[in-house]
Amino acid sequence: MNAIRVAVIGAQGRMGAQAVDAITEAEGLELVATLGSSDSLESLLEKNVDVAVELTVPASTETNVAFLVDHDIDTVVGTTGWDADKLSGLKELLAEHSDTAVLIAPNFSIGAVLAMRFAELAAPYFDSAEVVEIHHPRKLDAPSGTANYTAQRIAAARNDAGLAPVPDATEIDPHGARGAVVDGIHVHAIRQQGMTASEEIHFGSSGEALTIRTDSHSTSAFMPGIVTAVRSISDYTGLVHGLENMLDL
Ligand SMILES: NC(=O)C1=CN([C@@H]2O[C@H](COP(=O)(O)OP(=O)(O)OC[C@H]3O[C@@H](n4cnc5c(N)ncnc54)[C@H](OP(=O)(O)O)[C@@H]3O)[C@@H](O)[C@H]2O)C=CC1
Ligand SMILES: O=C(O)C1=N[C@H](C(=O)O)C[C@H](O)C1
Repeated sequence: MNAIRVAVIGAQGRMGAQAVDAITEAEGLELVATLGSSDSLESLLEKNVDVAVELTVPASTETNVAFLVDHDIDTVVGTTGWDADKLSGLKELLAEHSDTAVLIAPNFSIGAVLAMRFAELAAPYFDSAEVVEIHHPRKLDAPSGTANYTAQRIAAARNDAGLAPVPDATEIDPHGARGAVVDGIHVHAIRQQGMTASEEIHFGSSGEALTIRTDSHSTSAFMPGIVTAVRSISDYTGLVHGLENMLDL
């Protein structure tokens, strides 16, 4: 069988550089292009790329992915910033490219993917739910893509179960101490030197609490998920939101 020809966009970044190594080492994958912010995407077109891995910055990812879809290149995206409007625009674009797939993966770590699934399962059983994320201080966006997605999934599970809004008597909060609110779920972001990525999901009901925590100590945590996605994406078409959809979770 022919190797899958892979390009990495954002190849000099923290994630991109590690993805270059992971793809180079992975059986059945061939790294055929590495692009940084000063390289033209057009240079990919002569490389016969099967799958692009997009690991750049929130300000660039939508334009990069649109170019890749326009050229029918399956794409695995780890970059954050994919809000509802951007996802819906991407879905529309993909509808015009029926053989092409894009995975938008808020998190590639198996621990984080499982933590989000566990949170979704727990959500209907608790009155209170809040998300706390901790990341390195170089991170451009807050709250993290993972925290956003976790809150959205908790909110959807609560909504399906017919739960009332989370109880909260706060009337006075001049400094925003209650954090961001994503679909009714409070989300708190900490930036901490020495940290890679961590998330805690706090649930509570009368007399009991459940805390789910996932830690990524190094960017190596994200590499098996990227390799799995690159190997699997040709089995899909359209928008795949979340690595869990490629893991049967
Ligand atoms: N889904 C997941 O599991 C994970 C997602 N992430 C997300 O991935 C993204 C990247 O993270 P990280 O590697 O830490 O960030 P870095 O800042 O280390 O790297 C980003 C890289 O993208 C490059 N870049 C910027 N714009 C372009 C462009 N238009 N074309 C090509 N390259 C470009 C930058 O180059 P230059 O410096 O020259 O501007 C830089 O090398 C973030 O959004 C982060 O949140 C991170 C970890 C895990
Ligand atoms: O910027 C990071 O580092 C990370 N970004 C992603 C996010 O915003 O959720 C995934 C992971 O948390 C690391």
